[in-house]
Amino acid sequence: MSAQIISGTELAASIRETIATRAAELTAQGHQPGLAVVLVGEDPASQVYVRNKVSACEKAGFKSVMHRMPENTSQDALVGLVEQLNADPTIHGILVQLPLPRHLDSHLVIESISAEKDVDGFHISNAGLLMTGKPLFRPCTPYGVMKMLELTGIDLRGAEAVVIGASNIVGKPQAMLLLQQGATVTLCNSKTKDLKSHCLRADVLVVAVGRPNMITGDMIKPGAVVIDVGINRLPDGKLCGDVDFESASEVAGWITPVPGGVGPMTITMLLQNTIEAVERSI
Ligand SMILES: Nc1nc(=O)c2c([nH]1)NC[C@@H]1CN(c3ccc(C(=O)N[C@@H](CCC(=O)O)C(=O)O)cc3)C=[N+]21
Repeated sequence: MSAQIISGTELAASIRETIATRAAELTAQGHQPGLAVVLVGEDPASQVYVRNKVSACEKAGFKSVMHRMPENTSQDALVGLVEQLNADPTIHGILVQLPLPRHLDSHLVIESISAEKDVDGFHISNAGLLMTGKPLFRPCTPYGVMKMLELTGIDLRGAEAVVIGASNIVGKPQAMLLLQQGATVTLCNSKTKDLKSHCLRADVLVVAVGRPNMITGDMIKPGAVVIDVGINRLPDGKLCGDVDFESASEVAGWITPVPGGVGPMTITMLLQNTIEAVERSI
């Protein structure tokens, strides 16, 4: 083991202290940060995530409102709730937990959230603003990764950054944020040929695929910064990342663990985005 660990748990705890202090100030001025979380259906993993988000809000002194809707909720009923939250001045951020049940169109639902309350940063306006270098809300996971890199003191200017996974919620916005910090960015996807050769060039490697242990030590440049966004639950109930931690940590300079890495930072940046929403609204 040669790599140093980037602890998301520790970084998140210290950022959340700052957020709680700011939330108390805003509350004293009559602007308690308010986050609404909407959960449709009974997916057990989603229930755990949503509970974690609500509890993080409460610990930071936010108002948090959880709306649970049945699995068979109609598109109109869900959009109706979002519109009600859009109009509620005590709510600064709205998060509709994904994935939604299959009969619902998540694009339409996300576009119905007011862009000024879209603390996930998933609305097309927010995606466009990020793309053009004028972000309103940055999506929480890539924003959390950038915070981890910043607080660890990684200089991104001119660095070779390789992002594996090109999703709208992680890979694509991650590539944009890295680019904006001056990295030379390669965005790999499921069709990429010779993934290993791309990985081996990376000074900073961000992996967001959702395949347990797919990146092994032989694919990592010695001394590289390895950020593992994957959270996979194995049949034995244990969590593991997309990076094979054991072999990767022999080669990397810095590495994030799973759990305790990017996950806690994602929730922290949700709180951060909600604070930013309040500050813009007053
Ligand atoms: N609209 C929306 N926004 C999201 O941000 C969103 C979503 N939908 N759907 C699901 C994914 C998943 N996600 C996680 C956040 C934190 C942890 C996290 O803190 N994980 C802990 C472990 C938690 C455990 O033990 O299961 C860790 O990595 O240490 C995990 C997953 C946010 N998501």
